[in-house]
Amino acid sequence: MLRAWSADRVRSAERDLMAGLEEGELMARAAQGLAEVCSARLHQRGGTRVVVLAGPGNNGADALYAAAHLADEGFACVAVQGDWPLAVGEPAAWLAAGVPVLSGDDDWATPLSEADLVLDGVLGIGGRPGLPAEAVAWVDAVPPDAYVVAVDLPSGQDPAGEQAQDGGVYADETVTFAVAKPVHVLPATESAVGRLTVVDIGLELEGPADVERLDFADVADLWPVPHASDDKYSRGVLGVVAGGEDYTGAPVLCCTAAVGAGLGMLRYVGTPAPTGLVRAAVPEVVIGDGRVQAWVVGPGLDTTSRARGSKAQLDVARAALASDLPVLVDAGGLDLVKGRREAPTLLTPHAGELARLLSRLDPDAGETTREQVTGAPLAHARRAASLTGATVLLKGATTLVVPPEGTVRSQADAPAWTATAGAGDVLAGVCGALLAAGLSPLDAGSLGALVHGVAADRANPGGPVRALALAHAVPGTVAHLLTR
Ligand SMILES: NC(=O)C1=CN([C@@H]2O[C@H](COP(=O)(O)OP(=O)(O)OC[C@H]3O[C@@H](n4cnc5c(N)ncnc54)[C@H](OP(=O)(O)O)[C@@H]3O)[C@@H](O)[C@H]2O)[C@@H](O)CC1
Ligand SMILES: Nc1ncnc2c1ncn2[C@@H]1O[C@H](COP(=O)(O)OP(=O)(O)O)[C@@H](O)[C@H]1O
Ligand SMILES: [K+]
Repeated sequence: MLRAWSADRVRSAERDLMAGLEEGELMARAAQGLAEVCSARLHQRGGTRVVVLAGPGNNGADALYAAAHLADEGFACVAVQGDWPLAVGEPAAWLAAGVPVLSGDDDWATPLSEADLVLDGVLGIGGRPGLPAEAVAWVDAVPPDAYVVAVDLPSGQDPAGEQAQDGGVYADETVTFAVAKPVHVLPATESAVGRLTVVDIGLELEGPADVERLDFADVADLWPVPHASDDKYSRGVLGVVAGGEDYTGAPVLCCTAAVGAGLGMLRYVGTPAPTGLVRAAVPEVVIGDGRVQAWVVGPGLDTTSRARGSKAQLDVARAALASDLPVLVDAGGLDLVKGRREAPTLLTPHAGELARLLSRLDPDAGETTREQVTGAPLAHARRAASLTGATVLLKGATTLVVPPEGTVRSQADAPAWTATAGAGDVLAGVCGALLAAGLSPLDAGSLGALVHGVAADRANPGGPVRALALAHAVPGTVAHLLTR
């Protein structure tokens, strides 16, 4: 499991550790680790020229100390400084250490245009979202083929990972210290981070993290593997209320994925057309209402339909929501959510669906737009979790899973090819199967998102993936992750 801690938690752990260390020791360790990573990349990529973008705080100091190590190794290093004093050392001292520091009046554009590696030390965890004006010009001038290493985090991005920011650094790699921070794993900012490397500086953090990310090793701990004593009922039966006369594909995708994830049994409740298709495509499915351990309500469900069978189907959907069973609510089913539910509940909206849900459930707060949700995904998911008492899984390149209280999970396992119609129906099936097996909404959502993302990749590594292929890749992916 990857754990991320907020800047405040990191700073307070740092204070405790520093009390027993010589002044500057932590920064020295950070700079040493950073220099080692940069040196390795320069050797791998065959470059020799390094430009440091040096900000006013300790982040700039980390980058300058790392550059001094790189200069010792023989790399050609130059730093650019804005209209601020450096946090550590005067330009003359850095020059003596092999790192000439250029100011805004010097010609910084030429060395930057020739850089093989750019070390972004403009802002770290003390930064507010957005870049100082000088740094905007530097970032614009970074040559496209230079390898950009962000120190601690890509400057200009929100260290808390809460707000998306236009502009700011987009790094090829981010070298952070001790532990990951929310900026590295939350959806508003993760796309700017690139490859994440965590350098050990001897700082340990304890207690619950602010954000967790499941990795492959967690699958074996969490996945519900049947025992010899199990039968199909003890493994968990899932009910799926999905599809309608106009939306016939969603239930096929959802049921294919749920059965493939290893259910004891699946009961499907639909209208005539999708029922026929589910019967044909997923012969394991039992048609009709009955006793289940959890429900999936919503993929392809049109709550306004007057087609034959719709009313009876909606009655089952409403009864599921009124029951004390775990329910996953997706897509059209979200329109049936009226407020708090006490039983375990997992809502799985994408950004547009979350905006619609919030606008309806919290009209006093005014209309919520999709852009507002993508600009501040965590805050909006938290609001929905607190209004409904449910765990909210907000889909996207980085999928957030936000329980009503406690540590948030974030998964980013899927290739961008996964952004394809029907992929969400598959996710609902996988997560629903896990709810039926007794997992909490938090575990079902995050583990389901991980397996879904890996299945998308395995369905056609490096190329396009259709949702049905993703669903068919689920059983093999589970086996792969359990036996690796
Ligand atoms: N803690 C640890 O464990 C370790 C920490 N280490 C390192 O320390 C780094 C944190 O250093 P830091 O606290 O000096 O903050 P940092 O981000 O460099 O700069 C803050 C300065 O920028 C300014 N400023 C802010 N936003 C701005 C904006 N948008 N536009 C313009 N200016 C802005 C702000 O000014 P002000 O708020 O006064 O306006 C202040 O002067 C951390 O990321 C890591 O690299 C490691 O060495 C060892 C272990
Ligand atoms: N850029 C992306 N990279 C990776 N995965 C993505 C990306 N965009 C969307 N996804 C994933 O694709 C799925 C899309 O689901 P959804 O929007 O509900 O589609 P549908 O309703 O058509 O099934 C979700 O699992 C989401 O996390
Ligand atoms: K930085």
